[in-house]
Amino acid sequence: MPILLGSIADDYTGASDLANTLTKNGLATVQTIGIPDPSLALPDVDAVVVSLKIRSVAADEAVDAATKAEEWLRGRGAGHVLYKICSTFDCTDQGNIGPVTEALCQAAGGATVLVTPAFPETGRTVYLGHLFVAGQPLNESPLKDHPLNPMHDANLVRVMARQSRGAVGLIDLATVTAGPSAVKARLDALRAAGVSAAIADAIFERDLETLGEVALQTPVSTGASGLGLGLARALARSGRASSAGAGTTDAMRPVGGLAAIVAGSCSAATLRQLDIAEQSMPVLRLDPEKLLAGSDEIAAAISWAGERISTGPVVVAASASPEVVSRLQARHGREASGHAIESATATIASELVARGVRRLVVAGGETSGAAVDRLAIPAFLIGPEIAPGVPVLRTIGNPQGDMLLALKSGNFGGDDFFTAALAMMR
Ligand SMILES: Nc1ncnc2c1ncn2[C@@H]1O[C@H](COP(=O)(O)OP(=O)(O)O)[C@@H](O)[C@H]1O
Ligand SMILES: O=C(O)[C@@H](O)C(=O)COP(=O)(O)O
Repeated sequence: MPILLGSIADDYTGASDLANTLTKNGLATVQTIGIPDPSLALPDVDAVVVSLKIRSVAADEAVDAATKAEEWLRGRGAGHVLYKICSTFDCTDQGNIGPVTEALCQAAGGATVLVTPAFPETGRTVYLGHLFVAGQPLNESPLKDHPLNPMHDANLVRVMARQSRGAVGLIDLATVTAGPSAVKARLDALRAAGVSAAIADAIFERDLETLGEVALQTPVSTGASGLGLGLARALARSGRASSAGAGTTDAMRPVGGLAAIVAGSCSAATLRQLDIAEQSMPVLRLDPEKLLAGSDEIAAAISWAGERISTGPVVVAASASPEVVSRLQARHGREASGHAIESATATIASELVARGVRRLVVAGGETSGAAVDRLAIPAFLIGPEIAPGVPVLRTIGNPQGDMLLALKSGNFGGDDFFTAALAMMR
């Protein structure tokens, strides 16, 4: 069956967030890790989300991987491809939102690309091109302290222009409120003026429904789960979607086995969730300096977890406050610290799976990418939602056998997320 909607996600937590939104809004969806091997049996679905780990790599590498994924999705019938970015517009002045958006647009024959990270359900809104995170301008939100891509400018037209070759325009709220024809007319006018991408305002889900309807008439769009909601609802309204939530029942079958949580996110929400988890389960706080010094800290963590895991879930966390992260980065460099810690948490996750863990929660986008790659999991069915943006995932074609995972975006989830997740993963 040809797919209706294709998506390329720039990280794995973002991919599961989008797959959750598409499923909830009427599209049977599967999440793949990279372009799947032809031998992998995937269910018949309306939408495929190809997860890539390209948010923090060099722009040319990101463009190359995204272009190949676009080709693969078009080959499976996708009429529209959504480039799934973070709802907090995580990027640097070098990219990768601008370069990838422009490359995908070119591959699809042009047209001005509609871009919006709005995701009202998690408090991300865009007004006059400025992104607000739970009511705070992006540059005043906790994203100003992100370990890999600190965000210092809430004006997305400016942010996107710094990393794009073409001009960047705005579709303001007045136009969005006027409905799909007004948005389409504005997009056409921007295209005639040679503008390659347009940041669209959106505050409420109804704005995203308008934007989704217009985006669907174009080959490519760029956005977060909010735009996914708009696209999915437009497809469902058109009567083309097969059925809501296919895969969810299968995804809920219990897997048993041991349970663990591995955290590498330093986001404010994850730091709070770790404090709360400490009240109900053993939590090991890794020493980042020791992690960078060699493998002893990893071995000690595996042995600590091994002694406790048969009696209940354990948490292993590299996560630290912005001050601790800054000190480490000042000594070892931003990228080197991030990558070394991702590699360490991935090793810990895979060693825990080797010791019988079949229910695994990973906190952090890059952290999840490194762990899922290390486990060589090829794809996921989408299960029930634990918190907005975070579903239970069930592995497809996993070399370790069936597992349930939750890949939690650093900033998502309530304070009791970890216990809530494990309660749903049986
Ligand atoms: N104590 C620490 N010091 C510095 N960097 C850290 C520390 N703990 C984790 N990191 C790194 O911070 C980054 C967090 O990014 P990510 O996993 O995407 O989380 P989020 O979802 O919150 O963005 C990763 O590269 C991770 O390895
Ligand atoms: O759109 C979002 O906010 C998330 O889906 C997302 O992309 C999360 O990225 P991380 O915070 O790096 O996990």
